[in-house]
Amino acid sequence: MATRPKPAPRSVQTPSTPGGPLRSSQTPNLAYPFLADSPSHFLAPKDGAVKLKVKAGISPEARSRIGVTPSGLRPVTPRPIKRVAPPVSVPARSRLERGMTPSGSDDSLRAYAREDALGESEAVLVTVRVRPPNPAETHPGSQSSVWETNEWNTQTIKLAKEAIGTRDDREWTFDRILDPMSNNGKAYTTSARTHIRRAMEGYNALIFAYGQTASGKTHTLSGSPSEPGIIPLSIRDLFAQIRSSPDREFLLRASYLELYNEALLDLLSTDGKELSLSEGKKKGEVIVNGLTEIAVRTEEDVKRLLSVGEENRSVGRTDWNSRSSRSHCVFRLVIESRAAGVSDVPVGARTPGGRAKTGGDRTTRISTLSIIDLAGSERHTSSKERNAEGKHINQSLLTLKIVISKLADMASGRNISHIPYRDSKLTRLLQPSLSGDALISVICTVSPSAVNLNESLSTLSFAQGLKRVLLRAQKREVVDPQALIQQYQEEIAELKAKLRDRDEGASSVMMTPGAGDKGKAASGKAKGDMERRLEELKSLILTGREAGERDTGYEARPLSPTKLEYPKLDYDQSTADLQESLHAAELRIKQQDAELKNLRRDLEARTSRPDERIMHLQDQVDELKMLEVAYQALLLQPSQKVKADVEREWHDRVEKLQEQVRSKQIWACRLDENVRAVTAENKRLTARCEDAEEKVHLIIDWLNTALSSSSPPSPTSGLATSDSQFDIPTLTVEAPSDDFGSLNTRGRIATLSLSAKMTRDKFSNMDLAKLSEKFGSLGVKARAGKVKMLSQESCGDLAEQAGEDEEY
Ligand SMILES: Nc1ncnc2c1ncn2[C@@H]1O[C@H](COP(=O)(O)OP(=O)(O)OP(=O)(O)O)[C@@H](O)[C@H]1O
Repeated sequence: MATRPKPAPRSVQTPSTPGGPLRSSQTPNLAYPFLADSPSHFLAPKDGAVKLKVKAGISPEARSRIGVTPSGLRPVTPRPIKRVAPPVSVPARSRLERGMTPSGSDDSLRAYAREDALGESEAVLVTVRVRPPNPAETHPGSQSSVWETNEWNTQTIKLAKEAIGTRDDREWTFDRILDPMSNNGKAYTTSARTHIRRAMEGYNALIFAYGQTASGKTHTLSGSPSEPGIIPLSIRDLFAQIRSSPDREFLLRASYLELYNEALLDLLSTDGKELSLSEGKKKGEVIVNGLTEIAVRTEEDVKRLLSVGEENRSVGRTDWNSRSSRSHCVFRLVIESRAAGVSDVPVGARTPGGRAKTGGDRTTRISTLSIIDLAGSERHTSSKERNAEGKHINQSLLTLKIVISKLADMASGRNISHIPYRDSKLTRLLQPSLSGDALISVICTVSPSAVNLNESLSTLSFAQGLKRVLLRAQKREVVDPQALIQQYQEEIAELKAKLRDRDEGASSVMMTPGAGDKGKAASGKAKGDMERRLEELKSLILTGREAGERDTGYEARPLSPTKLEYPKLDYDQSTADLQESLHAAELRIKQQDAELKNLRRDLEARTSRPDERIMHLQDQVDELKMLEVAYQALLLQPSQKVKADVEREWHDRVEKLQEQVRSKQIWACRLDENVRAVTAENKRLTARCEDAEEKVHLIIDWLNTALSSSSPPSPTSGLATSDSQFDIPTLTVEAPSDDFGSLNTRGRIATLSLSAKMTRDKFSNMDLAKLSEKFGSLGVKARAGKVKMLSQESCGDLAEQAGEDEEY
């Protein structure tokens, strides 16, 4: 382990005090000498045994809730079980309802309201802080930071192109970006103040820093004496809030633990024992068994407690950080508060009329504020021990990343069946908060150096995941008999009543003749015990006025001139460390100079005549109103673009239709021409048909003549005859060859003949009506320039003849 001291032998005795659950002790605390200054701040047994743990006064139920083991405790006087009202869950109040009114200028008021609003959202508040470059990262002529932040928009960050010639122009947006010039005070107001105040109102709050090693987590959370970080500033603010709440009483208990190589260690205990985790009674509740909790009454108490913890913390030199945190470190403060004055009414007290005395608002607000300095993710180092530590650190951070990404997916509606909280002790410890029971603020720290670009990008992607996680933190106001503040107040009321009774009875004891010296002495001692106990309990409960009186460390007192002139020199510090401190101080001076300049500029820019400014603003408002009216009117009309689109669409359609019409017209013209040509052809053919018809009539005449005449037809008719048999003469019809169509192109004369021979008798006896039976339908055959009338059978025969024959 790095610089964790060996456990010092310390005897913690188990006291057996019959006089009640809690006893004060004037014995100086040996393990923590600082406690000697204010012994009554811490609960210790009456018999003088070293006792730091506040758990001595907590009932078993309360112990399980706040995570204190019962081992080594005094027996707890059983108290009557009271009815426990269900927790009163109060939804987050709106910004306007909140009673915290800032003072100062308009600008500061706006900034305050914005900062306050950030913490109100149900999402995680994510701040990214860029560390200033250290001497090793500052090269003459080169850009000092790879990150570009925007002076006017404090929520975006992107890579500076000129710094590394990147083409990655992504812009990341978070709740707040703190540039290298910003100090811890700014970090506190933007990332923690709202959460501290909400914690005092009864909300659980978790603040943690995440980032690569040496990126500035510890600087942001713990800071240095000259520039206190978020933890000391939170404590200061918290006590200031107590001072300004005279109507409430508070009880604060602090603990400090670290997670080193997956082992949980109590930083306020030197026994070096590993703490264990267990499930609480409530679903998702996780308890750290055996954790020391110390009641704190002043800012100084917390500071001392933190410095004891810091001494015990595991830190070591790495290749990148001379004092690197080798563990995850958790500072926890349990805040209980109640309306002031209810303690004066004992439980079960009744009015003279027999009615129960209520004593006002009996609810207790209980919340836990946790501030965690995570160890930084890191690459392989030159030291074996550091590598082993680094493995554990990286593993637990990886689990945290996975858990966050699953929670983010769940928040965006994806069905996630399992979240691996149990894969590391860190996530197990954070489980109640991460599963939505706390308001969370995360400060993601990044290095300005190009060398660390990949780690910085990974930090930003973690931060983006965080932004998607949803929280459902609720104010916890309960009537809880186990609340420590309630137990104390009731005990105060009981002690007061007993002392009153005793005072009333004392005079009668004095008067009793049998009362001896021994009895009087015992009675006096018991009274003294009760008075001391009463004082101790009263001192643990803080009220506004008392906190102001007690908190000596609140306002930094001016140093004595001697101390101012001769600051203490630490010769053990290395030259490199001193140079680093010097550089940091120089940077701070530069930064303050710049801030001063900005403030001066702002001041000068501010007009000295407010009326003029109001008028100017009024003009702007009028102009904006006019613009709004014009916009509204424009909104009612279809936009120019929509109009142009519709016109273009219709124009295209019309053109298409016109094109179709044109092609139809061309088609119609051609059709017209064709019709005309066909009509002409038709006419021509009709004329021909008429001519052909005439010739057919001639043939029919011939046939009639042949059939009716007893003599063969006269040769004048152009029909050839035969004697013996009455052959049907050949009928020759002279006609232009084209009368019978295009086939008759080769002969000038067409000849019609009937190829069948028959006697006249036979022919004349033939029933004309049966002519078609004999010849079938007549066809016309052109052959070798002659046209013949043929029966169908002969048509078939002839069809097999020379190819020049054609039928129509
Ligand atoms: N914003 C800052 N202004 C000035 N100096 C800073 C700032 N942030 C970090 N530093 C300096 O950088 C060094 C490393 O910072 P720090 O120890 O806080 O890093 P870390 O992230 O906690 O590292 P690790 O994870 O290794 O513990 C310290 O010397 C610290 O003073």
